[in-house]
Amino acid sequence: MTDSQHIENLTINVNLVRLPHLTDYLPNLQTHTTPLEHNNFYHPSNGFYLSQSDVIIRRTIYDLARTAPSSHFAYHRAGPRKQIFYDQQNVRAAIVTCGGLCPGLNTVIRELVVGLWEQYGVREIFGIKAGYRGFYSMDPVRLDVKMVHNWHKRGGTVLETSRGGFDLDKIVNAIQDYGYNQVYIIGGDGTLRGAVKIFNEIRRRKLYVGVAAIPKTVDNDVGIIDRSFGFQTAVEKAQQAISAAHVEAESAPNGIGLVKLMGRSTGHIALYATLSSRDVDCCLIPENEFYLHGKGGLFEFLEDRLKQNGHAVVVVAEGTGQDMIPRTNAEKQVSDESGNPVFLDVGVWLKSELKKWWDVDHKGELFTVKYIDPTYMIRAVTANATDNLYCTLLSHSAIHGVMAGYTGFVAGPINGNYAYIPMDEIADTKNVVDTKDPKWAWVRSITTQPDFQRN
Ligand SMILES: Nc1ncnc2c1ncn2[C@@H]1O[C@H](COP(=O)(O)OP(=O)(O)OP(=O)(O)O)[C@@H](O)[C@H]1O
Ligand SMILES: O=P(O)(O)OC[C@H]1O[C@](O)(CO)[C@@H](O)[C@@H]1O
Ligand SMILES: [Mg+2]
Repeated sequence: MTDSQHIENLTINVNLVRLPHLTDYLPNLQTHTTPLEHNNFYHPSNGFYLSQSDVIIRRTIYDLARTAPSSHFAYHRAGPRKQIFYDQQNVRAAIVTCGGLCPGLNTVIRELVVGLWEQYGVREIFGIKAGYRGFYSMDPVRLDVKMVHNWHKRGGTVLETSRGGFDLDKIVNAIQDYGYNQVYIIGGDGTLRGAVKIFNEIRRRKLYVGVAAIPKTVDNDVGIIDRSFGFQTAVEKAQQAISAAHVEAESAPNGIGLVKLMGRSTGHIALYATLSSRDVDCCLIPENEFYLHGKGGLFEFLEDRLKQNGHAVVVVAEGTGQDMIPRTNAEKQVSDESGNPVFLDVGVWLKSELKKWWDVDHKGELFTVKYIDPTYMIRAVTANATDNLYCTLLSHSAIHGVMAGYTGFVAGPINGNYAYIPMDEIADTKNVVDTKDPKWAWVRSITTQPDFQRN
């Protein structure tokens, strides 16, 4: 068989990823026709409702000459189902936000409330205060459409958030005691790991409670989905810091503008901010180790750049170079309330190393480093239009899934279409910058920075 015949004759098996459903452990649950049938705003016509057979295929790009795609993974498509497993009169929904802030958090809350209220006629919606701990240690806040009306115009989370405080038994007991039968959890990787435990415990206790998560991470480090909400807004906001660093650097002899951007263990924000700015001379991310001195190092590169242009801009993701920064044993142990390691400030360290280097090699010549740390400014802002729209689609997708009886899932876009992904699968994946990917080569071709691979 020739290569082209081989390609023409290819057949691909689709393996549908199984999604947990309430009927897995409550087989006699009653179904109801969705209230969307009689909604003033929706006029369901052919194709409006989705069924079990509507799927999204995870991978869409293959080189057929190299890897024969013998099987694909497919996920259930997100969207309304005609038969649902809740009676609108009896829904009691809880919404919680956990972890750090991210642009769009309030939009997600607002759209959960508005979607439940307007589309499914739900009137019992509660906000859990201050993250997971709020389930068992604070009174819930009753939410309605009027109250959340303009929340999408506010940064942060009106419900408040926190780290730590995950007590599985207390949380699930509270879910039972307050009578919630739908729980919407908005948070990052840690939150998702907690959500998996909550879902497993709810399943173990055979509770009539649907659990959905909406991945939130300004770092964009959650796997499988295309990107996380708020990420684009953060990248956009980072442009202001980079522009300021550029102006400061340009306006001084041998000026260096240094910008530290968020990214605990991934450099997506730094990478995208660099690609979209074009003012950046060097982008440092945790996925690509770097070094300061010697051939191929940062200082040799900056020396050249200063000779050529008189100035340079360096962007560094906060999780970069942590092993290079001297720290005491006590500092090595420090973690936040969720157990995440607390980083030392790579920007402050780099600024001081730059000054030391210049003083040794160029004593007497003018030199300036302007360090800009917009850390919280890029995540404490209102979501931009694209992220706001994205948050709306995420929230509505989550509601439709829970109403349809699915549970233990995450709603998110895969190749531009919204899907339901089992929570445990997403909690186990991490989206890091692939430095073998053309995008990283693109960064390097724009900045012409070294690859920091010692020969
Ligand atoms: N492995 C885990 N099991 C149970 N709960 C967890 C786990 N990891 C973290 N959590 C809980 O999830 C919540 C949020 O975790 P964390 O502070 O790590 O933020 P995150 O969700 O990862 O968001 P961010 O993107 O801001 O880091 C906290 O209440 C924490 O206690
Ligand atoms: O809000 P905190 O606890 O200072 O956490 C900051 C961390 O949160 C994030 O914004 C999201 O994980 C990281 O980029 C950053 O390291
Ligand atoms: Mg996290």
